Amino acid sequence: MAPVAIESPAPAFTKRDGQALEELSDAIDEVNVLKANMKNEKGLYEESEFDKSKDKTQFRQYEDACDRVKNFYKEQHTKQTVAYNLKARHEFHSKTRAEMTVWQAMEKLNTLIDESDPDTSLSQIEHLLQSAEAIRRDGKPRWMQLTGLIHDLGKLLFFFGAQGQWDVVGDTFPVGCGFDERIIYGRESFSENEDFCHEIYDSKFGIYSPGCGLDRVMLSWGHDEYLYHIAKEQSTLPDEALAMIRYHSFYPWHNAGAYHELMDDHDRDMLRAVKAFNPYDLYSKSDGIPSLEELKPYYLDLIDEYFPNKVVRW
Ligand SMILES: O[C@H]1[C@H](O)[C@@H](O)[C@H](O)[C@@H](O)[C@H]1O
Ligand SMILES: [Fe+2]
Ligand SMILES: [Fe+2]
Repeated sequence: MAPVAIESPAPAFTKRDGQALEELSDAIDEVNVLKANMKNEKGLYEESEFDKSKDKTQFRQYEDACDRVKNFYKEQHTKQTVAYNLKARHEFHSKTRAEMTVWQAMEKLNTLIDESDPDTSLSQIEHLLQSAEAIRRDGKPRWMQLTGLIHDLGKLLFFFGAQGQWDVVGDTFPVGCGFDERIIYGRESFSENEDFCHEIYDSKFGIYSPGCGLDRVMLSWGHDEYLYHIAKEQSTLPDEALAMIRYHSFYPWHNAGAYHELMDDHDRDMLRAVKAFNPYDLYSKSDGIPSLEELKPYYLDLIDEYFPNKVVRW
């Protein structure tokens, strides 16, 4: 008998195949998201122009700083207590201090000369433009350029009933847990703070717990924390930008490695962003002075992009 060719039937498409296909398409989606993120990250985390061009030993030389800076830190380290910080936050949330556009805020800030800063005697508007322009020159994302432009606008607090500059400018540090040696001028500088050697407030974790996340930690009150709340509520800036604003003065953490045991996973991501931002804040201080009138149209557009309500409640 001639053999009969048996045609094998087309394999049936089983439920398991369907699942596998779905998994594959999810995996492709994930790869695409990762690819897109990598594109952004490259912009954000790529080294800055200053990595090659600046002599970094010229900046933040606090031991050689003038008395103005030394006196500033003695006062700040004496007066930033847990009690003061609770009061400052309460006051902040209790009212709106002014209503104006971001550009008007920059102009208002212009008369302030920062007593804590050993590296610049320029006005704040010049410092803001220098930072933003350096970020722009390096081809970083537009939201980061805007972050450079506004990051110190919280210094407006000075005009809204601040007690001096000690509760507005300068590096920040946590209150409610031990003062770390890596804060400028070390622990000794806090000897007259009422929380110094306090049984709880000056112990390793104080009122916090390991890994609790920086969002739960009270950083000394000043321009970072103030602007963070305003930008969070009134702008569409991404988390990385908000972290750059909130932690840019927290040098003991982003620069010296202190307080890392308080971080959670989100903070670890944000630390990268804050570190990427820092060179533009610090090393642009010795750049040339940008022309306000020339740059104004570019930055007005940028502000509109991320602050949908032109008038900001300060
Ligand atoms: O003196 C400066 C200045 O007040 C900055 O605005 C602040 O971000 C720095 O941390 C500080 O060192
Ligand atoms: Fe600042
Ligand atoms: Fe700054």
